[in-house]
Amino acid sequence: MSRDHHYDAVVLGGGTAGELVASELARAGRDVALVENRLVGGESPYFACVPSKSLLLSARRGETWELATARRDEVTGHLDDDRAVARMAEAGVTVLRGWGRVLGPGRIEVDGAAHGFTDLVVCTGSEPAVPAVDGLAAVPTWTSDEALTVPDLPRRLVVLGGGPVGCEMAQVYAAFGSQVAIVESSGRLLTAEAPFAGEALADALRRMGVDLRLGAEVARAERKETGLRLWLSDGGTLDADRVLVAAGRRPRVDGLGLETLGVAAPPGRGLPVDETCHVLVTEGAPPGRDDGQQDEPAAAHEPGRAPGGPARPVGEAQGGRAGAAAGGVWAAGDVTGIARTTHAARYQARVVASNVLGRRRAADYRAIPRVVYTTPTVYSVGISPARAEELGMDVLTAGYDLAATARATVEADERGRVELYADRSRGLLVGAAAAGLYAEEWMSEIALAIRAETPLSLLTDVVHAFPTYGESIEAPLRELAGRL
Ligand SMILES: Cc1cc2nc3c(=O)[nH]c(=O)nc-3n(C[C@H](O)[C@H](O)[C@H](O)COP(=O)(O)OP(=O)(O)OC[C@H]3O[C@@H](n4cnc5c(N)ncnc54)[C@H](O)[C@@H]3O)c2cc1C
Ligand SMILES: NC(=O)c1ccc[n+]([C@@H]2O[C@H](COP(=O)([O-])OP(=O)(O)OC[C@H]3O[C@@H](n4cnc5c(N)ncnc54)[C@H](O)[C@@H]3O)[C@@H](O)[C@H]2O)c1
Repeated sequence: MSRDHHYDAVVLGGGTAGELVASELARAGRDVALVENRLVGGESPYFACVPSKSLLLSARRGETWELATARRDEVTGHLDDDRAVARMAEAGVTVLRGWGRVLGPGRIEVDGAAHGFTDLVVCTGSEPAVPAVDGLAAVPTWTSDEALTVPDLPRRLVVLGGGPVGCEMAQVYAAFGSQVAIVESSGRLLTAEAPFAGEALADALRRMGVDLRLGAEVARAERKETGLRLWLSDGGTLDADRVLVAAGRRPRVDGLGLETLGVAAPPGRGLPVDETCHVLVTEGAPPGRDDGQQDEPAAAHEPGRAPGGPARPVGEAQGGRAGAAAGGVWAAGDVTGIARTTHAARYQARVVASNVLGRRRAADYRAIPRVVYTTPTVYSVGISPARAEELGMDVLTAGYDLAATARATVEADERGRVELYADRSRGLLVGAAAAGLYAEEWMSEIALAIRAETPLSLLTDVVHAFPTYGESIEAPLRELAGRL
């Protein structure tokens, strides 16, 4: 494509969100460029969801490491994005390879060439956050990128962080024979979720021989003749061959030139967006959480406001739009710091595409599932008990052990539990969590119930097939209905 071409829309970042926005806009007849610096497709198919789920499945099937990594490399297409690029071409999207940097309203530079745009969609994703630990830079470390692409199986692996990435990776490497330890600074695994879920997973990992150091941080790291040594804040030490840093991710906002559009996103904080995924300029916003997660999506509860201050969509100042003529600046995916999953990125991408095409659509984040694909699977949706407490919401909890289902007997696997949370004042389900086999499949109806605000009286009338784990939600639903 020639230099200085003017596009209807430039999509910055060709991952899950970018690919989808670009193809939806191009299919609607817009002249669209997708700017990608690495692989078209982004993290999910090559470095994140797909390889990690492939390795977890191989581990469950008892395959060898060699077979598991061969399968992993097959499903990630050996990190070749030809098929993704062909999909873009077929949709009519121009792919511009290189780092994109906004030069000012309506102007972007990619690999030394300038281009014009009417709408800009920022889909630059997130990157691993590496904690400042004395000596860490001098010892062999991986992030999930390496852990999911290299052929090595370390003899001793320390995983720094017990969130979704740390727990999935710890289970993979422990299953294939590495001696694994997790160091997690909070007192439990999966701190964002209901305590029983993290405890169920901790129990499963301990049974596999994983050494859990909860409530401890790594204070110092040092390279040794063979491997490395970590000193922990609780006085303990760990010897290992490799450290896998899984201590969170931060939205990728640096070096994008967004300040030229008046967008100030402090490092580590997601781009604030309204409910239409229009990027907001926030006047006097306070520093955000440094883990990149928005405390509360601006869009979910307070349309038109970014957390911490009055806000307006970029470009609405002085009667004009900074994106150029009649365009705007939008964002979708991890860069917003909201929900941070592939399915949420896809959802926001559709919301953006619809709004750019002039069909107003507002995002609703109340029922985006969060799944950790370990054994047991941990599924959460809506509000967690801790979040309810933060919001001052009076929630009723009802739970059920999966062991009481006939399916558990049939599967000879009695581990797991489900909990449902209802807002007492509104008499509605607002959240749920489950730890158990296939929970990612049989809990989907709860996401629908929360999103559709289905009355409990109707939910208690739904019949589940026998023998399924899905039957486990019937008793807690009846209990909640009886207590409300
Ligand atoms: C180990 C791991 C496992 C995960 N597993 C799951 C899972 O099972 N299910 C799930 O739903 N989610 C999972 N996630 C989260 C999921 O991967 C992300 O939420 C998703 O990839 C976000 O998509 P995105 O489009 O926002 O960003 P990305 O996919 O990261 O795409 C952003 C793209 O932008 C490009 N880019 C950035 N800046 C520029 C620039 N200036 N110029 C050009 N290109 C640029 C990058 O190269 C990248 O390709 C996992 C994450 C990790 C780390
Ligand atoms: N299956 C999925 O959907 C899936 C899987 C993996 C990741 N993801 C996405 O990727 C995002 C990132 O996941 P993550 O697990 O890297 O991040 P996270 O923020 O969810 O968890 C990081 C953990 O590391 C701990 N930690 C931070 N600094 C530490 C330190 N110095 N010492 C010890 N512990 C420390 C934190 O307390 C936290 O528990 C998630 O929010 C999720 O959205 C999704």
